Amino acid sequence: MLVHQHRHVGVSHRSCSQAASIPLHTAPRNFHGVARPQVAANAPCLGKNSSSLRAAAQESEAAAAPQSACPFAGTALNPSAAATSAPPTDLSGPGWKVLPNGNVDNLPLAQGNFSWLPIIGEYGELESRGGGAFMLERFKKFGPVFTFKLGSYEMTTVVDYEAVRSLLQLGDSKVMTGWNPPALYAMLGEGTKRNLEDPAARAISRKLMAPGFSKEALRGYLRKIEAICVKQLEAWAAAGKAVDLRAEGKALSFEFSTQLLVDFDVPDEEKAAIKTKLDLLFQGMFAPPIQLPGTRFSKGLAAKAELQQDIMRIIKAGQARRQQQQQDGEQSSVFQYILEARRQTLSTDGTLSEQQMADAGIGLIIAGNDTSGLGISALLAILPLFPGVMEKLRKEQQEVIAKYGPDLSINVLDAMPYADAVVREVLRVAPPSAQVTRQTLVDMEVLGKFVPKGSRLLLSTLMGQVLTDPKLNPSLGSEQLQTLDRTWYTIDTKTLKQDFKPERWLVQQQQQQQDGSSSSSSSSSNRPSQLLTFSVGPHVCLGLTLFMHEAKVLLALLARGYSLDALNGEDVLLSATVVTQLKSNTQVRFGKVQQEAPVAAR
Ligand code: HEM
Repeated sequence: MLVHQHRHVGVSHRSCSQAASIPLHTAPRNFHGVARPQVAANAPCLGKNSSSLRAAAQESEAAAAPQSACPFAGTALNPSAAATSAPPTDLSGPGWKVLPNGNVDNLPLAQGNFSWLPIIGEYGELESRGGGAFMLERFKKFGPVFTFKLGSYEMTTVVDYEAVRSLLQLGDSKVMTGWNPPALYAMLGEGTKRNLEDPAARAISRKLMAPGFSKEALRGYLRKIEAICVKQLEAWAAAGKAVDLRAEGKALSFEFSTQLLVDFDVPDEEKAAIKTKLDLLFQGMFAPPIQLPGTRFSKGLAAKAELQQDIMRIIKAGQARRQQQQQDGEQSSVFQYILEARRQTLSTDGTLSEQQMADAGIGLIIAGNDTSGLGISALLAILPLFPGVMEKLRKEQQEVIAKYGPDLSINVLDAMPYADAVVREVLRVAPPSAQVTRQTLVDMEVLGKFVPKGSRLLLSTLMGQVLTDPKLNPSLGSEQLQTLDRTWYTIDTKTLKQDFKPERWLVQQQQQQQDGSSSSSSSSSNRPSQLLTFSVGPHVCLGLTLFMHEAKVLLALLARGYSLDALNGEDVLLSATVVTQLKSNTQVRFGKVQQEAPVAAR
């Protein structure tokens, strides 16, 4: 297990009192009042996907997805080292640049970490106070680049939207690579560590996974998605009583996972037992790595060992069925696609060891299950607070039915801009993943701070999306920042009433259409806010489109035939730490509504 090293010895510190006078959102916006370096027109190629920063900045979320892939395919191919040649010296982006070797320009180090607690660090405070309040306090005090201690690791945290987005777009490069705390790898295995931290291994595994998320594959999953949603909505409506969204969002997502990601054919009781173990494993991933009886970490490890056995058994039992499906040219799950891609790619028969198959299955479910569950729970918790939004969704469905008929095909899902905007807005204000972590491979300057080679970066997508995005908060200044109180960002009804506006995504779509050449470099640099929840650039979540389809099918069916009432009044609904989750008591009631006749097509 890696041990935290204090890397800042011998580098001069400037007074941290400068943080009190941070100029915010000035033009060009920079939290330190320094003109931001722009991406050089001849920005060099950034790593193995052959996409320059400029090209990466232009690529759309969806287009980026299939380029490279999954950390969980358990590839045994020989990965190369992250960066072997000399580090680049002329790379820069909004708010950051690579520093030539040894030239630190007397820059101050980021500050904020005053915790010397081993293993736990500031984890407890982060969890109990909520990520929003915790981050805001540091931001006010130390500016948009600060440190804190996540377990044993000092995390250099960046909360500036443009810097975060630009750094994410680098992907694996000579500047940075993937990194995660050891607890995550303890749960997901060494293969996952290699696939997330070694660019060559990541590229191979992304390639193996990509077909499982292609348009063709999604088309194949669509009937299953619809059947799962109908069954669940009917059950909720039939219950006629309060539904606990925290449990039920996860339950729905688990059906997606077991039917679409891995295609488990097992009885419900066995599924329930697996779900419990997955929960324990997921909690272990984000716990301090303390291996003592009863700790979350130990429980996660025990669950992992059992899950491996369970999944190996299930995969073996389903082998004959899968082979038959393969012969029939049918791929019923992402896992099936991986096996097929691997068979085609390797000169051998491409068989994974049982252990590799089990790890790949667990990895897939972990990547997609809790994230999607939290997203669905948030969607269903937020929606009933906005009757106007529900009305617009119903109207959109009437128009869609009038134009295309009742079938939910991929083309029909693409013709639901408002439903799309609602899902995006939920994921913006309540992201199931609030940050992405990386490790720097070179010395850098980020927003006026020296970030030494080997630093662990926490790029706060949550803070960027809700606070520092200049398109959303153009007038945010240090004064306004100081007025945000300690409870920010609790995501209660009051916050949501101010912040939840699906229309902002429609404005963005219209603006892009008006721009015409949305792929030109000038329009891409002025591009309205982009959702960071799934990350952006070469590492972008492979399940992005799958999740959007699941959520839009659910919304379409809901708007066509069901009602949804909030039962929690003004109570706090969600809290954001490393993930955004519902408070345990968030409840709604589903009912059925009479479908209105479709309006005539315009
Ligand atoms: C609301 C739902 C989801 C959210 C918010 C989400 C978010 C993310 C984020 C933030 C990343 C990290 C990207 C980076 O390191 O820059 C990621 C990666 C990934 N996600 Fe998702 N995800 C979701 C659903 C899914 C689903 C349903 C799957 C299906 C298996 C999935 C598969 C993956 C995979 C394979 C990666 C690794 C990509 C790579 O490292 O190259 N995700 N996701």
